[in-house]
Amino acid sequence: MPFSLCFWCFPAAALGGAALSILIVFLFSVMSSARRPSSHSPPPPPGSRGLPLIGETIQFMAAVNSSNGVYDFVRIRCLRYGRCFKTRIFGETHVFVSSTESAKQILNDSGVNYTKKYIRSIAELVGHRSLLCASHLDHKFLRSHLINLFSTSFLASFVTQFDQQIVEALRGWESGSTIVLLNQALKITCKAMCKMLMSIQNDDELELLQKEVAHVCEAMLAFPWRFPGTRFHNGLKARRRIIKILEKMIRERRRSEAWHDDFLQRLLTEEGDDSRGALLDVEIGDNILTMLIAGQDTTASAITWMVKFLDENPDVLQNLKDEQFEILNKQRDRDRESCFLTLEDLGNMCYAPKVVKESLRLASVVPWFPRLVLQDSQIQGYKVNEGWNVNIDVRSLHSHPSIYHHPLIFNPSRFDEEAKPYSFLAFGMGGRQCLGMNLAKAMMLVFLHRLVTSYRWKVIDSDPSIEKWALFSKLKSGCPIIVTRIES
Ligand code: HEM
Repeated sequence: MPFSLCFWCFPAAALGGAALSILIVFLFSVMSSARRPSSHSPPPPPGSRGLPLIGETIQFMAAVNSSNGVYDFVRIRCLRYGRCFKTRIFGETHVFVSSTESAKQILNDSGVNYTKKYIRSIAELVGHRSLLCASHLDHKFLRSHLINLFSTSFLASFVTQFDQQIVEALRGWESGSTIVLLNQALKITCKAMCKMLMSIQNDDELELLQKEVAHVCEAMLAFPWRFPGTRFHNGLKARRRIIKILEKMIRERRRSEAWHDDFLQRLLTEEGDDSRGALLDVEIGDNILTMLIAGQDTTASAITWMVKFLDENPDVLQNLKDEQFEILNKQRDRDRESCFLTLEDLGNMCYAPKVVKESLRLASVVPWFPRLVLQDSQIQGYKVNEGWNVNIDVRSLHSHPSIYHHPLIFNPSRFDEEAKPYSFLAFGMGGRQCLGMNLAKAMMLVFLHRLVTSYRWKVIDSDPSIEKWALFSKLKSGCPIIVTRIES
């Protein structure tokens, strides 16, 4: 009997066991599928879509208006939900992502799944024919014309001209005086950009344009309210005034025979080698304004951050000085007639470009890049829907310990080794990469060279608060420094 029991019981027990196993597996799969959608349908990213209609717009605007800067809105949610989350701002769903894989996926896309898209206020301020807001096809056309302007021969002549401007500007700094670095850097970059773009050199005209561009930049994150007195309304008015100045210049240039060595002249006289020919006047206007906005504030802010980081890291500063004095001496030995830097001199710098790169990484002046999702797709294992906005959170990428060892430490030597693909994105990557990247790097190097070989300095206000309403992260204090001239 024990045998027969066993004999009969074994298959019965086996059957019972199998049934039980199937039941457990079934229940487990039902339970886990309730928790996790099947592989065919990835879940949406975590995050809060906030209140009906307004979403999290109030929290976003609070960050825009806080001394932690607008990026704080993203930083807090990144800590709460991880490296891919969603939110709702200005009536639209925004997803923020920060991995090298997702950056590659989005930045490599040729306009099939994603296209660039700024919030409406920005699009109106830079103009609909701007490279920043044009549709994929229009962008290709505009970029193909504008990219020609940034040739190596242009860069070579720009470097020497810019060096002359810096030497002149720094000569005006009295030893022992206090300099608000951001203000000075803005003046310098505005002058360089205005000369390069349209040969404006008159101080009054430069001051006026700098103010107008500042109004436009301040309006970029504002509510798109058009009531007189609002930030957005003031920004739009400033845009109109700049465009009027440009239209007048274009009319005069078309009437005159005189040749000016600048971008405006080259855009007005080019033939165009495609079916659409040369740029229309309205396209020239919107894109000169775009380059003014894209180049001035960004480069000035990056220079300011770089000087602050150097002040906080005396060892790095010493290494840099050693290299730069060597370059200065070589350059003096070489040529006693023209003592201005050349593109070749910049090419001979080894440590300074790493200082520039590390400053751009740590400051992440452009903290995220916006794109529009053109068709449902999957990013970082989450589903993103057509019509959503997806933002590459570059600041988070630049400060992730899995990508950068001790990411909060300012260490230019980390770039002795090649950075991992898509891990350094200060200027973006792919078809939308910054057009002025080499120009900006050259301006930072020239400024750095002249500053460290002409002055010692001390930052006298280390308040890290960020300027409110600033699209590009910049120090509220403007980074005041006391300078002492180095006697050569
Ligand atoms: C340190 C200074 C600068 C930084 C950090 C910077 C960064 C960037 C970034 C991140 C983008 C967008 C990438 C994207 O959305 O994928 C961009 C685009 C652009 N930048 Fe810069 N930029 C700087 C200086 C300049 C300068 C000096 C110019 C001069 C003309 C310039 C002109 C442009 C233009 C025209 C675009 C639009 C490119 C396109 O959409 O095809 N930038 N920049």
